[in-house]
Formats: sequence, structure tokens, C-alpha cells
Amino acid sequence: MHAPRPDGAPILRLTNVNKHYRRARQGQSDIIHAAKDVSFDLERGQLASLVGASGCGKSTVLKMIAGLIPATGGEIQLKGDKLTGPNEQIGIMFQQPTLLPWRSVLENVLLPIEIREGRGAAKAARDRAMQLLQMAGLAEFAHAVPGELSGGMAQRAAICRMLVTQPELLLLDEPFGALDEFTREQMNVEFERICRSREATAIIVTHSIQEAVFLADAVFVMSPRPGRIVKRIEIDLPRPRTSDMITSTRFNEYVREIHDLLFGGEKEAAHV
Ligand SMILES: Nc1ncnc2c1ncn2[C@@H]1O[C@H](COP(=O)(O)OP(=O)(O)OP(=O)(O)O)[C@@H](O)[C@H]1O
Repeated sequence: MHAPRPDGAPILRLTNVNKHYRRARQGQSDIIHAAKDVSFDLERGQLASLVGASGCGKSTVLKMIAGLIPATGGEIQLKGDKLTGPNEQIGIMFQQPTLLPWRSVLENVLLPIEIREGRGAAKAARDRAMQLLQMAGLAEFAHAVPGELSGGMAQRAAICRMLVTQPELLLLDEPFGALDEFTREQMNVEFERICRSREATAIIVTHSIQEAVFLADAVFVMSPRPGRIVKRIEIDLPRPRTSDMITSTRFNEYVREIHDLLFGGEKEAAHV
């Protein structure tokens, strides 16, 4: 389904990526091995989820790909080129939408362009931003301020802001973690639809196994720290994903497999 790029290079390739943090404590320093030999490829249009116990190194992996922190070993390539720092082709989104409260929703969406290329470029991109807001069901709120939006609407606005620069790769760290369960499920459906319509390539860190399965073409399951990828599970469910799939046998087999990898077969808990 996801044909390799003609030049043979995947969109993203991690090869034996490691991260050691140095932590200073009471005059002494110790080393934390947060990510260990992390290797995987992502092809264009693939959505991947990263799951693992709290503190296993998921955010660390995302931050290294984003170029926010350097890897201490291994290599990260975007479209065959080594990544050495922040890259304009990568869009990032965190748990809190962090919209500027004094700017309208439209002005918030245009902010990354204004910062990178100036006000003229932001003005020229208004139509593109409006199309994104339309797609996210927010056209009516383009001129509202963030305080007038619900949590789910604010997250959708943040997704539009991430997409407005047309990044090649999206990195999302617990993007829907602060939302109630009902809104979160709706956001999963919306997000999948938006990604599909734009052939987006994305990695989503999540604590919800269900969310991981629902969104992804591949789920990467990480071990406790130092986080290694213990298994890549290809999710062979049709797209678009729909809410009723969550109760299907196939879906629940995936959830169970991931759950057992994370908890060694313990019962209960769909969140990690
Ligand atoms: N800047 C830092 N300096 C020192 N140690 C850090 C730093 N950032 C993270 N760590 C440590 O690295 C390990 C991995 O952290 P990370 O945030 O990547 O985990 P995570 O899997 O995303 O956790 P969670 O699911 O709880 O958000 C943790 O033990 C954490 O304490």
C-alpha cells in the first residue's frame, strides 16, 4: 500500500539512535540511558504510533527527530539526508495547543509562516489557512479568539497551525491526552481523516493503546528505559478508520497483543 519512494529513501530513517542524558544531583552527575538502538523506517503517508511505559523514552525519541535535542549515537535521516537540528520540513505538536490568546484562530494558524517568512508571506497564505480551517470544521471560528473554543476545537486549530507550513513529517506528543474520552475519540476520527486527505506522514506518542491502534499503520512498542523498540506491529485495518472498528475482533486482537507486550499478559489497563 505504501510504495517506497522512487529514490529508494524512506521519508524517515532512524539507525541505532541512542540518547544518554547527563543529570546533575547534589554535586554528582549520573547518566540516564533514555533511548537504546532505536531503528525504524517510515514511508510517505504512513502513520506510526509510539507506545511504552511512562519514562521509557518516547518523548526523547520524538525530540531527537524534531532536532530539539541531539542524539548521542546513531543517525536520523529525513528523505535520505542526515538531520542535524530543527528542520522546516518537520511539524511538531504537543499535548497543550498553546494558542496565543490575543490572536484570532486564523492568525494563530498563520503564526509559523509569519515567524519564518514575515507578515507578507502570512497574508499571502490566508487562503491556505482558511482551507485548513474549513477542513477541520473551524471556518466559522476563524476570527474568534482561542478562549471561545472548546478543548477539541483548540486542538484542531493547533493541527491546522502544524499543517500550514506543509511539513513532510508530523510529530505529535500525546496530542489528545488532555481531552475527555468522548472528544478524544472524535479527534482520532478527525485526525485520521485530515492525515489521509493530505497523505501526511506522522508519528504519534500516546498512552492509549486503543488510540495507537486506531490511528496507525504501524505501532512501535517500546521497552521500559532504556527504551528499545521491542516490536513493530503492522495494523492491517481498512481506512478510513471508523468508531465502530473499536469493537471489532481484529482491532481488539491488536490491542491485546500490544497490551501483552507492555504488561507481560497482566489483565486490565488500556492505558500505559
Ligand atoms: N532533559 C533531561 N535530563 C535528564 N533526564 C531526562 C531529561 N529528559 C528526560 N529525561 C529522562 O529520560 C527518561 C525518558 O524520558 P521521556 O520523557 O522521553 O519518557 P516518556 O516515555 O516520554 O515518558 P512519559 O510517557 O511519562 O511522558 C526519563 O527517565 C526521564 O527522567
